[in-house]
Amino acid sequence: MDIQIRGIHKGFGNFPALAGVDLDIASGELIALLGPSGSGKTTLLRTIAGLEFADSGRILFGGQDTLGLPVQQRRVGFVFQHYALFRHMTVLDNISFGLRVQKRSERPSAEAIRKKALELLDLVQLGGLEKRYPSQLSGGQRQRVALARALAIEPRVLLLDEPFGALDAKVRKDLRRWLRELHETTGYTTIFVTHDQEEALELADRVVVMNRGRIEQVGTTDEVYEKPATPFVFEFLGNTNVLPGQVRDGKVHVDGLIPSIASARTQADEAVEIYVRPSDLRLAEPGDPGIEAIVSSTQRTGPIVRSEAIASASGAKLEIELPHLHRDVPALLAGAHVRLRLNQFSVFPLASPTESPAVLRAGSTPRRTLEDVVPNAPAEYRERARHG
Ligand SMILES: Nc1ncnc2c1ncn2[C@@H]1O[C@H](COP(=O)(O)OP(=O)(O)OP(=O)(O)O)[C@@H](O)[C@H]1O
Repeated sequence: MDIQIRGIHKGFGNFPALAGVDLDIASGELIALLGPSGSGKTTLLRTIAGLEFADSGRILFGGQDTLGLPVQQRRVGFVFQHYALFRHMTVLDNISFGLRVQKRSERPSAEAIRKKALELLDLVQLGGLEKRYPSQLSGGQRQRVALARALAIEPRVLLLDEPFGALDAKVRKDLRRWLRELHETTGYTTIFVTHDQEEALELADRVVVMNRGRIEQVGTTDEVYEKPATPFVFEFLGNTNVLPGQVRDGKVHVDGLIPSIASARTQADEAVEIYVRPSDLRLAEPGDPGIEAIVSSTQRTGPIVRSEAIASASGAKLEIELPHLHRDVPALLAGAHVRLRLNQFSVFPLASPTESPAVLRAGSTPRRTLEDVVPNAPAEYRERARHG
């Protein structure tokens, strides 16, 4: 199922949570919505699901406008960070819940539901645990049951909101790999929200970087990392050094160094900023141009050596990152004068004053709850959903 998102605006009071979002998602794609807290990721996900109404704009599923399409008919599968399973139900009952509450005319037979739930349990690699209760499972296992439950209704779209956010780093990593494999098996169009760059870059076919209710860049993991469209994307995806520069005669000058021809983004003779990652700074070869700097400190953390240096001309603080066995390491002693070359960098025009976000119509629609997705949920669950 492909999804088209067109000009979505959504405000809460006067606050623009989504300030004009356009996005095309191809059928079968695994898309990550990545951005800092408050950038609008969850609001966008909930709007796609039909749990939130946009103030303006359209969302199409397979070319069909979803406006007026009730949540149940959108056939979206959901997994949330704290999507608690029904405590008093076994794993099998949890997974088959979505099918058991379907309209009588659409509901498969009890035997067919059981068979399907057991198949899904195998798919999420929990075969044999069908009689357990959620309290008898680990956090990672619980999230896999939640995923099986979302898959049971054969969703046209699978939406995951920080599905592994509450789990420890190791489990999280395993589940990531596992989710990628599962996606290749099922081929469902999947959108997941994360604020973890590593998770987004490792899992997704394409990453959507969001900031203040807008999309800053959409691209493959290589595109957003290697060719960040904006300073925000550059900074959000990793550690960043910023050096003042100047474009003169089509060339970038930074701290007396001319690293390359100016990128197409810059115009002649303007002030720019050079963004470079700590891992892209190395010692210049003797005789080659380099930024003069004085090392202020060097520290080893496991396999990585991190140095700080001050650029002599501009006084900019620079972080340098090297594998601890790198040949440059011995020269990076505190107090040493070094010359640095830039392996890779981005040039951005000097930041213009931030545009004030568009004033949006106040969102007067009530925020819908998870109960809208599972209308017959047991009281215990409704209680929990109400209190988050
Ligand atoms: N029901 C609501 N009422 C008022 N403001 C809201 C509501 N829901 C979200 N917001 C605001 O909209 C903005 C976007 O929120 P959203 O949850 O989409 O961000 P997010 O990128 O998912 O953040 P996080 O990573 O912290 O979950 C935030 O500033 C948030 O405070």
